Amino acid sequence: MIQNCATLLTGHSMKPTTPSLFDQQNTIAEPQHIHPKQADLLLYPHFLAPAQADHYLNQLLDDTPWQQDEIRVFGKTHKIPRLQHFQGDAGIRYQYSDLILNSQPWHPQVNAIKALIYELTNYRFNSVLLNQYRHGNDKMGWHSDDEPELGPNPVIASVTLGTARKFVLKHKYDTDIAKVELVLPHGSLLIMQGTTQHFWQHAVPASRRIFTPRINLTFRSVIN
Ligand SMILES: O=C(O)CCC(=O)C(=O)O
Ligand SMILES: [Fe+2]
Repeated sequence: MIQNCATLLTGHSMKPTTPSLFDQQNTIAEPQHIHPKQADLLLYPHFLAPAQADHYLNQLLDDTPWQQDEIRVFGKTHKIPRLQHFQGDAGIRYQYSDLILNSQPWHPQVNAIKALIYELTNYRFNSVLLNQYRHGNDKMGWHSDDEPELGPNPVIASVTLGTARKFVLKHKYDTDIAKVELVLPHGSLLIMQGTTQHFWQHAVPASRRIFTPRINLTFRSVIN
């Protein structure tokens, strides 16, 4: 059974010119709370107004030194099925699978998005993993963001720019609990918090008939 919390992009006409949420307050509704057993998710479908989200998308597609890193699985080297780039405060190191990522300087627009998240949630982050899914064949497999350097109950703030993709969650241990399937729209913010990473995995599955990119920024606090 799939619990469908799909959120579709709806247009609205506000045109913010400065990066403050106060300029677009009426676009940020209360978040949707999604809290199946042992997970705690908050979804703001309209975190960024469309014009602002378009601006960030275009800038980050162009300016980010995207890399297609390689990981080893069962002794064989594979290119990851997406592009990525890790930014953060100086000297932050983040390791997942067998990849070690050293923080590169914050891009000004990424910093601006970080400030907007702080303005809305009061959460601070010291790094961000940017992922680019170039088309529907790019994807991310099942995982939890539960590396020890993220601390015991990590808060992860995930901003989507560009093509909406499915984001699916499943409980790690209890197969009777329904999967949660979200569609994360352009300009949305999803907060994963509490015990979510202990008990749940998430994934961005491949998707047919998608030929345009999505960027996802997952802000984290890495404790080195
Ligand atoms: O692209 C997404 O929405 C998820 C990215 C993610 O799970 C991660 O970077 O750990
Ligand atoms: Fe993740």
